[in-house]
Amino acid sequence: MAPSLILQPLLLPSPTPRVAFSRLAFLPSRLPLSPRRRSLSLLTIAMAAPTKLPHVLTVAGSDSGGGAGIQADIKACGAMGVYCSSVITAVTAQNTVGVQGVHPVPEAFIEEQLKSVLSDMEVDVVKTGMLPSPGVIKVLCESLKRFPVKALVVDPVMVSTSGDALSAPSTLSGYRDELFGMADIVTPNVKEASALLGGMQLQTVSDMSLAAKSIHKFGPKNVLVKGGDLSGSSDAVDVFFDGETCYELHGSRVQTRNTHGTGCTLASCIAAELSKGSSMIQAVKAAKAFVENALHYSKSIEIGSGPQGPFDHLFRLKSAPYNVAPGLKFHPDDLFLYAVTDSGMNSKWGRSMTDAVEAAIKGGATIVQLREKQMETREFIETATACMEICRRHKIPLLINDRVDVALACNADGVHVGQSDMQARTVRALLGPGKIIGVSCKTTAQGEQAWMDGADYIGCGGVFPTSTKKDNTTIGLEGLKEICVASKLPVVAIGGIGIGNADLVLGTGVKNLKGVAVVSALFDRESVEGETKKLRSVLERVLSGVSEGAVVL
Ligand SMILES: Cc1ncc(COP(=O)(O)OP(=O)(O)O)c(N)n1
Ligand SMILES: Cc1ncsc1CCOP(=O)(O)O
Ligand SMILES: [Mg+2]
Repeated sequence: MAPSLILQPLLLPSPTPRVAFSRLAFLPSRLPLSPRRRSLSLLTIAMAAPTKLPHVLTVAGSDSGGGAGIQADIKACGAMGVYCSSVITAVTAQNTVGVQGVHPVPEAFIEEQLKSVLSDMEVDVVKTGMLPSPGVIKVLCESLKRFPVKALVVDPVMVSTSGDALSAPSTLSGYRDELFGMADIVTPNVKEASALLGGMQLQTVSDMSLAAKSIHKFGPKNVLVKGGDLSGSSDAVDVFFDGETCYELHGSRVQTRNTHGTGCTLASCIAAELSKGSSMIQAVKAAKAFVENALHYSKSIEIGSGPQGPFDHLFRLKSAPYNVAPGLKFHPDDLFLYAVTDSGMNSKWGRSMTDAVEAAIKGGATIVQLREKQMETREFIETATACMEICRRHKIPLLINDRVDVALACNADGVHVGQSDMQARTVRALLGPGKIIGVSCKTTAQGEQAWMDGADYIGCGGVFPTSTKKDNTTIGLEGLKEICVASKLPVVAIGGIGIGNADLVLGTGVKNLKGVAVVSALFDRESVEGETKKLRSVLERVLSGVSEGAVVL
């Protein structure tokens, strides 16, 4: 009792944001404001206007393995863009092998959790999973009568995918006699449907239709019998009955061991779609499509050693941000000879982008950037994917100019952005910690900001006049040196650099200057490989101190 007493004041109504904002809204009419301040105040109000988020409450058990139960429900709702609160009915110890233990939460405390959430948080839809005892079903029904919601989705979880019991057999009558009558949809799989119907055999899709109609008689508005476990069927057929019509919903059966939590996820997605205002059939179709996509995406994921693995609800675990190819972590020396492509120049000389990239690498380029201002998105992704294959083979990093979407799509090693492109800190948030980010800087302040934003290097220029980038101001060798001296990041010089002046650039000898980035001197030439070789030998001579132009500061 003691903890309840201490927590009780939290349940008292506190001033809601709505009240606070309406006070703000009152201000402009009472105080004389300048037009600018008035529009700012109105802007503040518009920005701060409270938004009612679609909200699903899941009442289910915790899965320590994270693949099913509460954990699956929260991830599924998050993936569908819906807020999800949770009332935990039991704590299970489970993994990909099976369920090792179940620890039910006391009914009185389930009731307390329900009251906390339902009394305060504007829940739209309640979704149920593991309800371990008839008492829990009773408590839930009472709570829903006291705090009604827009829809109730009941997933009658009885046995885990590994075959372990998750609710007492005595819950069957609780479902049939109490909860189903309040439900907008119930979603049994074939085993659960069979148990609910006293052991009826379900072997065909027409058996499933009969079962859906029989379960409908217990009172739910809609029934979805899931055929994922139906033996001998090549596709995944579910049967949906809305009280009038039986629909067969066909989907492809994904060959994977990672199916743990599909039932919980499907029901949560239905709840999430309903909370956004979808009709029931729309919600069911969207949920089925989501699960199929997630299973496809997660086919090859390996978590745990048991027969049933979890899948990735958020489509992130395999994606670019954390999937850094070994050996391609950024090193400042990678900037030594930086080849920046231009497909206009390449087509002028009759070669493909892939040929140009391969030739630059063979000539000695240490990093490649695809800088394509005109290319259509799909072609850009296809070209970048082909160039990635070449760069990976040679263990050379490949960056994409400006286009974070293209970099993500082809799992490039990084992105280069300028002062009017996406901010480096946003790029970092999108690409994750393992990718390379370069930022163009013409001032020391921009260099400092690039460092703050999490960039790996800065590109500095145009050092000399160039016709490759129109209207680009030239900073000269002095501007370059000033930025290099102040920069905490390694620097690559760019703009008008070629075999005739690269020694002057690298010969400044400033510590942070690690190399030169070059477009036309490599690609607006007949032989990319030959020009790259010549430039490389100029740079190497400077490094070894042989160049006449070298002035070491
Ligand atoms: C290595 C390197 N440095 C600078 C730039 C220029 O980037 P930005 O200023 O964004 O101009 P665009 O290349 O996008 O025209 C670069 N691309 N690479
Ligand atoms: C992209 C860019 N950014 C500053 S100058 C420049 C163009 C460099 O091209 P080139 O090497 O042909 O002078
Ligand atoms: Mg740019």
